[in-house]
Amino acid sequence: MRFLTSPPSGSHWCPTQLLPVQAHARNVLIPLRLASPEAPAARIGFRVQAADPVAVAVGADTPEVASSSNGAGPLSTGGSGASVPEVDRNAKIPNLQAYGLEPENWNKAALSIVVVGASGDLAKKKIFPSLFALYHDGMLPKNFTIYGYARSKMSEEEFRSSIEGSLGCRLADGAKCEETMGNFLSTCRYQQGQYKSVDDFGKLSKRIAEHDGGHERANRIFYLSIPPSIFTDVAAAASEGCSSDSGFTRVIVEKPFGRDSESFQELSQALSRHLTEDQMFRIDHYLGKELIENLTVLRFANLVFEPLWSRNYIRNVQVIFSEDFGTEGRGGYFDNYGIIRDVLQNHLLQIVALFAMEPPVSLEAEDIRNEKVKVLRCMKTMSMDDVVVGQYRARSIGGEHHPGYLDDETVPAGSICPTFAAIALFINNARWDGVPFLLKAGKALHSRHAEIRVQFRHVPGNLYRNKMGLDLDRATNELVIRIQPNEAIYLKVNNKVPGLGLKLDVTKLDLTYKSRYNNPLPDAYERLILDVINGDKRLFIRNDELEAAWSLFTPILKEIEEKQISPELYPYGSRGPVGAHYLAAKYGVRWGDIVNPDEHEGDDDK
Ligand SMILES: NC(=O)C1=CN([C@@H]2O[C@H](COP(=O)(O)OP(=O)(O)OC[C@H]3O[C@@H](n4cnc5c(N)ncnc54)[C@H](OP(=O)(O)O)[C@@H]3O)[C@@H](O)[C@H]2O)C=CC1
Ligand SMILES: O=C1O[C@H](COP(=O)(O)O)[C@@H](O)[C@H](O)[C@H]1O
Repeated sequence: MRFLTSPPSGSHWCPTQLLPVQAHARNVLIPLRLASPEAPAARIGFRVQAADPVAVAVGADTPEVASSSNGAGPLSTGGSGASVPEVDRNAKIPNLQAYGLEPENWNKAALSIVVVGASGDLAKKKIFPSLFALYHDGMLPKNFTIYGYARSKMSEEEFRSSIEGSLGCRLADGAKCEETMGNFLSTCRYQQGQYKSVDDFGKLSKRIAEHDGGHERANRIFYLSIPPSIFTDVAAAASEGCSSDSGFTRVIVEKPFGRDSESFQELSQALSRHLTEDQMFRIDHYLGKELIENLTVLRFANLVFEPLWSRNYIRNVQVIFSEDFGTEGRGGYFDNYGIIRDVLQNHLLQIVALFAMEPPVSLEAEDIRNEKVKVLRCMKTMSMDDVVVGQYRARSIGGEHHPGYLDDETVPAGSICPTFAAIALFINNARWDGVPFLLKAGKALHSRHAEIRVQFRHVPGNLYRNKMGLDLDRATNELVIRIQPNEAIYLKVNNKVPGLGLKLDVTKLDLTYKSRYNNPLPDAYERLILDVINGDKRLFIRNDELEAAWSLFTPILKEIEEKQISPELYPYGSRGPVGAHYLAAKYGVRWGDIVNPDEHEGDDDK
C-alpha cells in the first residue's frame, strides 16, 4: 500500500547492426502475443530471442562467451569489469549494502530532515507527503525526525495540522492509516527562524543535538524548498549554524538554478563558498519519475533497442509536456521565468540527455553524468528560427470560464512571458547528426500528459508498400514512452489483420504499467529523497550539466527578452499555437500527440 503524493495520476553506429539476424538469435520457440484487440493470442508461433547483449556488444557471439557473461549485470560490460551493485528498490531497507552500510548501522545513526520553507507550496504538496509515504513503507531510518523551518509563526500543533491535510492514503486502510499518520506527525517539529540568521539556525542545531544526543552519528539533510533568491543566504546560515559534527550534512537544492548562464555562475559560485559539491543534491524531479529512470534500462538492457538508437533508424524524437491547467496561484513566480526556464531547460533537456547519451562506463553516478554532459555539449546552438513561443488566453468551455494568463492578478499587465514553447534541437555528433529532437511544453492545453515519441524511418524497399495507404508516415514504427499519466511503453508495429485476405493495420506492442504491475508507482520525490539519504547522485544534476544547459538556452532567452518577441496567443484548453505545427513541418515531422489524440486518456478532443 502506498500514499497519494501526486495527482492520480552506444556505441556509435554499432558494427553488430550489420550482422545477419541469425547471428543475434539464440533460440527459437514459444508463442508470442500481440496486444491488439483484433489479434488474439496465437496458439503456435515462434519467438526469436536475442543473444545476450553483453556478448553482442563485445562482438563475440559464440555460445561460450555468451554463457560466460550470463551472471553479470547487463551493463557490466563497458568499463573495468567491476560489478555494479544491484539496487533493490523494493527492499524494505534501501540499498544499504550497495553503499557498504549494514542495516544495523543504518538504524544506529540519527537522521534529521529539515525542510526549509516548510510553510510553502512544494513542501505541503510534495515533500511532506513523500516523507510520509517513505515512513509508511519503512524506508526511513528508525531514528529520524523532521523539522519544518520557516519565518511564519506557527505552534508545533499548527504546523502538524498544516501538513496533515496534505497526507493521504492511496488505498484506505482505516485505523491503521490513521495510526501511522499519527506516529509520523509526532516526529514532525517546527522551528521558526529567519533565513539569513546563523543564530536561528544555531537554535535549531541545539534542538537537533539534544534530540539526537544518544547517537554515535547524527546525519542532517536540508531541503531548500524556498525561492532561489534566498538559496545562498540559507546555505550560508545553515552550514555555519547547523551542520552536523558527527555525520553527513547534505543539502537538496530545488530549481531554478539561475535565469541564464551569468546568474547560474553567480549562484553556483556563491553556493560553493558554503557547500562542497559532495554535499549538494540539485534536484530535477523528472529524473525521479519511474519511466525516466527506466529509460537507460530500456536502452542498455535490451538488445532490440540500442542498435536502432541512432540517425540510421530514427527519423525524429519528440519530448512533449502538456498541462491542462494554467499558472493559477504561481503566476508571480512563473512570470519571472516562463515555460522555457520552468520546463524545457531542465526537465525536457534532462530527458533528451539521458535518451541521447552514449553508453556510460558503468551505472555509477559520475559515469552517467559524464555522458550526459558530453551529449549536452554536442548540442547545436539554437536559433530563433527553431523556436515558437505562445501564451494562453481566456476561453469559455461549456459555460465554464477559464481565465487567460494575463487575467492572473499576480502577473504584470501586458506580460509577454511564454506559457508555451516548442523548440527544434540538433545534436552534432556521429550518432544523431541531422535528427530533429522536437521539444514542446505548454500550460493550459487540452490534456495533461508527458511523453517521449521516437519515430523510426520508413522500411527501405517495403514489400507491403501498396498495402499501407497513402500516408506512409503513419505506417512507420513509433516507440512511445508515456511518462504520465497512465505510464506505459508501447511500440507501434504493422501487423496483418487476421483472416484470409492480406490487410495490414497499425497495432501496438503494449506495456501499460497498470495492467502489468500491481504496485502503485512511487512519486518522484519519494525516490529522490531516498537517494539523498543513501548518498546516490545518479538522478541529481551536476554543476557542469547545468552550465552546458544554460549555454544552450541563454542566447534564445536573451533574444526573446531583448527583442520583446510577442508570444502567439492560444485559447485555454486548445492544442497550442499553430506555429508549433509549422516548426515540426519544417523538419517533415508531425507531433505524435496531435496526430494520435486517442492515445491520451481524458482527451476530449477540443
Ligand atoms: N511549487 C511547485 O510546484 C514547485 C516548486 N519548485 C521550486 O521549489 C521551491 C519552493 O517552491 P514553493 O514552495 O512553490 O515556494 P513558495 O513561494 O511557496 O515559498 C516557500 C516559502 O518560502 C518563504 N518565502 C516565499 N517568498 C519569500 C521571499 N521573497 N523571501 C523570503 N522567504 C520567502 C515562505 O515562507 P515563510 O514566509 O513562512 O518564511 C514560503 O512559504 C522554489 O525554488 C520553486 O521554484 C520546483 C518545482 C515545483
Ligand atoms: O517543475 C515543475 O513541474 C511541474 C510539473 O510537474 P509534474 O510532476 O506534475 O508533471 C510544473 O507544473 C511546474 O510549472 C514546474 O515548475
